[in-house]
Amino acid sequence: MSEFRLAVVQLQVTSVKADNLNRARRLVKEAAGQGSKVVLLPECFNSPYGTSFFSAYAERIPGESTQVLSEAAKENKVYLVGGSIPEEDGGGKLYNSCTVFGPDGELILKHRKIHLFDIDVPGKVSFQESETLSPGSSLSMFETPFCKVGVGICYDMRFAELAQLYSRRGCQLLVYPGAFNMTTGPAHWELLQRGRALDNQVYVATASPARDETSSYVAWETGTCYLQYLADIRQQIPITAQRRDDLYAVTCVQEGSS
Ligand SMILES: O=C(O)CCC(=O)C(=O)O
Repeated sequence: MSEFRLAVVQLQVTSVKADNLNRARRLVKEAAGQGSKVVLLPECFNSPYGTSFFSAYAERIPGESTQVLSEAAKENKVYLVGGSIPEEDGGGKLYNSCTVFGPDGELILKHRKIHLFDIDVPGKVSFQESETLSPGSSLSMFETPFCKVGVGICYDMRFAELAQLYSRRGCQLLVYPGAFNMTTGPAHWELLQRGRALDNQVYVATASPARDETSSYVAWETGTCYLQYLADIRQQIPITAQRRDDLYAVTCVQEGSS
């Protein structure tokens, strides 16, 4: 199939988990009703984003939230990239984890955020995910009838090497559930996506929670991935074939598992 519709669901996230889950379920249905075959939810779609919330909202996988995702994928026959949730691994560790479900409702993969969001921009934004979360240690890719897809979460997008590895392993779409802030968002949100896409000649899709939590309006978007367009660009500007593998390489030193 040379093209398919992708929905980016920019849903409102509140402190009421049940509402977040119901909203996600409703919007996945709406997106599928409009022809989307792949649906992407934002980072921390079931919980407010913040280190003080993670342990209270954390769940085992499978658990309540991933059950809803599985059902939503199956009911609507879509590939559902379920944003992320705080995951509790049963041994006391917490992760920021994205689960992906197939149209049959089966869990395809779980991606634990590899790069934790620890930054300090004085007077603007300071965040230390590593205060409460542990990092994942796996690359995460899945096949669809349309193309192969690489998965990262938010800060993972800043690491060009990860996107390069995904691209070199055949991914034509990279998805990053995210939740940038009002400092780095305006500066880098779009730029990073375009950078990853341009360097690797792939599509890049991101989903963020809606900004205005009091608004009843929930913004979401769909777009079409034209795979022939990628093939054309790769033929016209053949950087893949021109790469000097004799001089440099991006390699994965540890596959890990998470
Ligand atoms: O990279 C950034 O500026 C934001 C990252 C972020 O918000 C996250 O990883 O959750």
